Amino acid sequence: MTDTVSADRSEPIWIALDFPGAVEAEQFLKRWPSDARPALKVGMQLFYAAGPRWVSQLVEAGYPVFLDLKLHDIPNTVAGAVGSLLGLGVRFTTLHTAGGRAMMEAAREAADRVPAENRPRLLAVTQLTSTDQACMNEEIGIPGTVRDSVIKLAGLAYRSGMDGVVCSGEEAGWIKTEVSGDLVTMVPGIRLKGDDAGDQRRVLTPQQAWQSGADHLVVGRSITRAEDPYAVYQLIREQRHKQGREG
Ligand SMILES: O=c1ccn([C@@H]2O[C@H](COP(=O)(O)O)[C@@H](O)[C@H]2O)c(=O)[nH]1
Repeated sequence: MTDTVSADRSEPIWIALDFPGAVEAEQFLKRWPSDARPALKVGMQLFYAAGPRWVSQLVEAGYPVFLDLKLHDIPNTVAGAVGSLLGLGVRFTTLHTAGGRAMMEAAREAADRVPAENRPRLLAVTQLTSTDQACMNEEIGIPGTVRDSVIKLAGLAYRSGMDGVVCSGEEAGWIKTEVSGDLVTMVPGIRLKGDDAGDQRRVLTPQQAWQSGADHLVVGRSITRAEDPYAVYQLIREQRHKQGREG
């Protein structure tokens, strides 16, 4: 089901570029050393404002790009959306497990139309890291624990041909042992000690997330709103090296 490219864990930190537009995102990137090409996550806010051409330009400039659009629609529509993204050169893109097996399989079939080495890796969102137990049970109406729901959805994602999942650091290790070590775990909800959690509910520090089994971390505001974003990024990288991990 997985292949060697999908297991690529060489970019351990993806910076969430949650900016209102290309101008603000470029201002942020200009503050980095000129040869730095950190891995970047472009989400809905920036994509809707800046568009696909701008994403291609980021890729052409040498940035590894993760396009986080969290697709969730009928299978035909999601397959079409994945088809439209194939030319952008992004490494990862996302869709919701809640769309079900047929939707995820259609997405994978669409992605497989390009050679394996160019195919964006598909990550399925399990339970958003802004969701806590009460929200899941009482508002969304899913019974049981968040942990069990995430494991169940990760299993569905695996059987539907997904390369990985988006989950919180709390569940990354369980997914590795209870679903498959082959599933890539992309973990948002990351905060440095003392940082405000904001709207996030299932939050870990970078060290905790890596210890738990995260392959990649998504870090947004802890870096983008820092006085010295590059210094914070370097600090997180150093913490990873101290844990004896590559990348
Ligand atoms: O479950 C999820 C899925 C995606 N995200 C995205 O990650 C970043 C996190 O930003 P922070 O500023 O570090 O909180 C953001 O772009 C989300 O859309 C997530 O947080 N949780």
